[in-house]
Amino acid sequence: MTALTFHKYQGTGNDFVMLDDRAQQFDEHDSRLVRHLCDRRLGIGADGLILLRNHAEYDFEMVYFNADGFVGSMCGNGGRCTVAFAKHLGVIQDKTRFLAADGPHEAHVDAQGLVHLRMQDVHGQQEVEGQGIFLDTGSPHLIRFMPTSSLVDLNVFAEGRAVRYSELFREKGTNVNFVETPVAADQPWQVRTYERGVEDETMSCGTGVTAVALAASRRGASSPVHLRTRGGDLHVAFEARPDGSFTNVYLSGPAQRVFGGTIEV
Ligand SMILES: N[C@H](CCC[C@H](N)C(=O)O)C(=O)O
Repeated sequence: MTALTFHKYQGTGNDFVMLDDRAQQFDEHDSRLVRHLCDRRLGIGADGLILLRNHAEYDFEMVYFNADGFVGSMCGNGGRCTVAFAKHLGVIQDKTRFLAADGPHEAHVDAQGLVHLRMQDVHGQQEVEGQGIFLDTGSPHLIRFMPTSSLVDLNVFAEGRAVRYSELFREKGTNVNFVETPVAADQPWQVRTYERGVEDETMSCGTGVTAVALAASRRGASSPVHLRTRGGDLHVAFEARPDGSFTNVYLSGPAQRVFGGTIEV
C-alpha cells in the first residue's frame, strides 16, 4: 500500500481527481486504478481523473481519463480545472499554453478567478437524421434541441443512453446534449448532458456547452453565448468564419479546488 496525494477540483459541478504527475510516476495504462479513484463509494469520486505532467514545449500537459478508466478526448471543464491546478502548484501564473489530447490550448485566469480556455477551431456540424446535430469540439457531441420547459423532467440518463448505444454511435460513443432555447434574449441556453465514459448524466460538460453554443449560433445566438448547466453558468465566445467553421472559441467559467488529501492504493 502506498499513499497517493490527490487534489479534488470541480468546474460547474463536473468534478475531477487531479494528480500532480510532474515526476511521471502514474501508470496511464492502469485503468483499474483510475476507475477506483473515480469511484464515489470505494474511492475519491469524480467524473474523471487528470494528470498534470511536464512537457518540453508547453507549460504542462493535461492527460484526461474518463471515470471508466480510459484516456478520454478533450475535456473543457477539466481543462479549466487543470489551469487552476497549475496555478495552485505555481507551475503557471495567470496565462498559459498547455497541451491536451486534442492539441495545444491557451488559457488565462482573470481577476475573479474565472478561467478562459481557448478551444480548438471547429470545422463543420452535421445534421444526423432523426437524432440532432453532431459536432466535435475536441470530444464528440450530439445536440438535440428540445421544446420549451421539457428539460426539467427529462430522463437524461435513459434518453442519452439510447443515443449513445444506438447503432450509429455504439462503437466510438458520443456525448449527448439536450438543449432548451431561451424564451427571451437575455436568458441562458439550458443544457443537460449525458457523458460518454461516465455513462451517466453529469452536472455540466464543457466541450458539450461549447458544441451547443456553436450549434445555437445557427439558431440566432450571438457570441458570447450564455449557457446554464445543472452545476452553474458558462460562457462561450467565438468567431464564425464564412466557410461555416469557428475560430477563437473560448470557454469561460469557474474552476475550484474543493479539497485535497491522500488515498491508500
Ligand atoms: N466533461 C467533459 C467532457 C469529457 C469528454 C468525455 N466524456 C468523452 O467525450 O469521452 C468536458 O467538460 O468537456
